[in-house]
Amino acid sequence: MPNSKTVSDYIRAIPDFPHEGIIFRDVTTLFSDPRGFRMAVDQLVHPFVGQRIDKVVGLEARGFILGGAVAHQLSVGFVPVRKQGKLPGDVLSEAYTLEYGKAVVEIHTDAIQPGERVLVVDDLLATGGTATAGIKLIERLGGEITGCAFVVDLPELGGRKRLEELGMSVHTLCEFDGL
Ligand SMILES: O=P(O)(O)OC[C@H]1O[C@H](OP(=O)(O)OP(=O)(O)O)[C@H](O)[C@@H]1O
Ligand SMILES: Nc1ncnc2[nH]cnc12
Repeated sequence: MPNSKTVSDYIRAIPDFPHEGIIFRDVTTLFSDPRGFRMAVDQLVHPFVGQRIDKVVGLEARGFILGGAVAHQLSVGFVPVRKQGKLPGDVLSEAYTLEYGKAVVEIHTDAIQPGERVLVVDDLLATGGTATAGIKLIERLGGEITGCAFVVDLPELGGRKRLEELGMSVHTLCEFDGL
């Protein structure tokens, strides 16, 4: 039977998580559906096929699930950007704020070589704080960012504009209005 559903149809909204007033866009329902998950990964990869990409960087934690699948599809390596204290080797760190909190992310210093072309992948773009921190880490290692790919954009929070002002090419699959 043909599948008329789009990626956004697989994503559920959970009000007041993790704080009152936040509508949490839950992608676990997308990941758990074989057609939904394949559709999302195929659409994330599509604009980058034929471009030079040496590494995919996934942002913890949901970016690991998508980024791993995207890296596999592009036949390139995967690099995690992790929350502070999780990576065992030498790291660079960046502090940032996101829609509902503050955190520090890290990358292994030997994960990306100068001049390597990198695709950044995460599930969702809200304020762009997390992605900006990841981009800074990659650029501090001398990586060059080919693009940033997300399943969900929350345009009212301004993340796309923020990344585009940094010169990034931003690819998203669906948008939700309302914070
Ligand atoms: O654009 P921003 O305002 O930075 O928000 C987006 C980030 O927030 C979520 O991650 P979260 O920090 O909740 O981490 P998790 O994936 O480990 O749950 C989401 O997966 C993005 O990484
Ligand atoms: N509204 C939201 N839903 C899911 N993840 C998020 N990360 C930041 N804002 C979010």
